[in-house]
Amino acid sequence: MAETARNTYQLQITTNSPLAYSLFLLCLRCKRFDESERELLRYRIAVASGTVGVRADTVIVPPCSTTSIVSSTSQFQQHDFRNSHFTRTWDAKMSVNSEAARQELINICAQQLSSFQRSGDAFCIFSKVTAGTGGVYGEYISHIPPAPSIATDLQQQSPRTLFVLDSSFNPPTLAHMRMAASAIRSTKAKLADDARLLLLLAVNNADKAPKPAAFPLRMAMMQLFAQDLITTLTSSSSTEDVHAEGLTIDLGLTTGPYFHEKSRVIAESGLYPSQTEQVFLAGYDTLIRIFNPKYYGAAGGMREALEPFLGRSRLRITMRTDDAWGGREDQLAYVEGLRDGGLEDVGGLAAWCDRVDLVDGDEEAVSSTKVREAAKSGDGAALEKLVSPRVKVFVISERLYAEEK
Ligand SMILES: Nc1ncnc2c1ncn2[C@@H]1O[C@H](COP(=O)(O)OP(=O)(O)OP(=O)(O)O)[C@@H](O)[C@H]1O
Ligand SMILES: NC(=O)c1ccc[n+]([C@@H]2O[C@H](COP(=O)(O)O)[C@@H](O)[C@H]2O)c1
Repeated sequence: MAETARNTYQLQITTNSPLAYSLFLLCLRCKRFDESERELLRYRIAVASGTVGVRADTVIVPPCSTTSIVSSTSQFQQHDFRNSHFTRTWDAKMSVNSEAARQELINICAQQLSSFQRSGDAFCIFSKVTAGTGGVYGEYISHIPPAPSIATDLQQQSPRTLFVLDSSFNPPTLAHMRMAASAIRSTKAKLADDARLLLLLAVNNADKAPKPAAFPLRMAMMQLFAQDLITTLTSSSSTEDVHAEGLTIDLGLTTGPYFHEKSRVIAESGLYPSQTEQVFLAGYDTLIRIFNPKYYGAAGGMREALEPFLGRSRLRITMRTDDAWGGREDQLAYVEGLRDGGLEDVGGLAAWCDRVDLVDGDEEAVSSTKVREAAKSGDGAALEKLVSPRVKVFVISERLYAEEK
């Protein structure tokens, strides 16, 4: 092991991953850490090719917490990530068609979820997917403690605009994809530097009890959805897509069911620059709920919650013009009504409407509910029109929603 900087250690091993993990953790165990060290200790392990999707692993160990990290086992599966930042790089060769690769993805997501839930934190990023010249590549990340040095690591491509697609991802649909793609295409920014997409899964929902699929399966589908989205954005020869190269998609978890909470914990995480403008991508049905005082407790609660939220965030609202929410004109009229006193009537400010951009959606109704119904009845042709290719393979292969009541 060679010390390459005061607090950075590089351990290079050329072997397949199980042995590499063991040796790596053994080295961590043997090392005594100086509790006065202010900086994080960074270990990097490189493993030889031959294991699906694995190229390199990095563990960043905060001082004073290493005993719990290396306490019990050298097995990757039982490793306690609570105080560590773990990234695992994968590449597009990881095929959703391989049962072993899917299982590995689900296992990693389950570990990441349990690490997040034990942490008591309100927000984390568990994975990053990037559009590169050679295709899609990305990293799995364990729960990330809110340490400044790590925040700096993740800020290398500081976004001016952070699009946030908050969803139950149960499962992610083509409607979600079109909302995200349309938002990304709407920016003329050089995306690698100026814009970022965050796919955010709330482990608590304002209205719904947790239902199938389990959260690790949804996290796995977020990963596949992100790859499909990048494929969509980069495969077209249209000039509007040229900036997608370099786009990073962060995958996150949050405990907060409400948008004002999600926005605050993202801002307070330190993972994005303070001047980053958040743009939440949501549907018309969700806009109605954001401006419903029933979610905000006592009188004045809505204003207290939404004023700081809409101060830092915009809402890009996609109209949902299938039968449940009325037609396009009705939806435009609802927003006009909010501006003309409707919001003040419920304790809000008419000016909040300036933070809302209403955009057209698809005429055809696409929803996660429809996907679950199609999956349950084994209707592959319907699935094709509702979800992206990798998500479709995952839903069918893992028999998701097949038993749903
Ligand atoms: N077809 C659509 N058009 C416009 N917005 C949509 C559409 N589908 C989903 N959304 C929006 O995307 C966000 C996340 O959606 P969500 O995960 O609740 O999907 P859903 O299809 O509405 O789910 P479910 O069918 O399980 O209720 C919400 O703000 C929702 O309004
Ligand atoms: N007032 C609010 O902030 C508010 C109200 C209803 C739902 N939500 C959230 O909107 C997101 C989408 O909700 P559904 O999955 O129920 O469509 C969820 O994260 C949910 O918790 C927020």
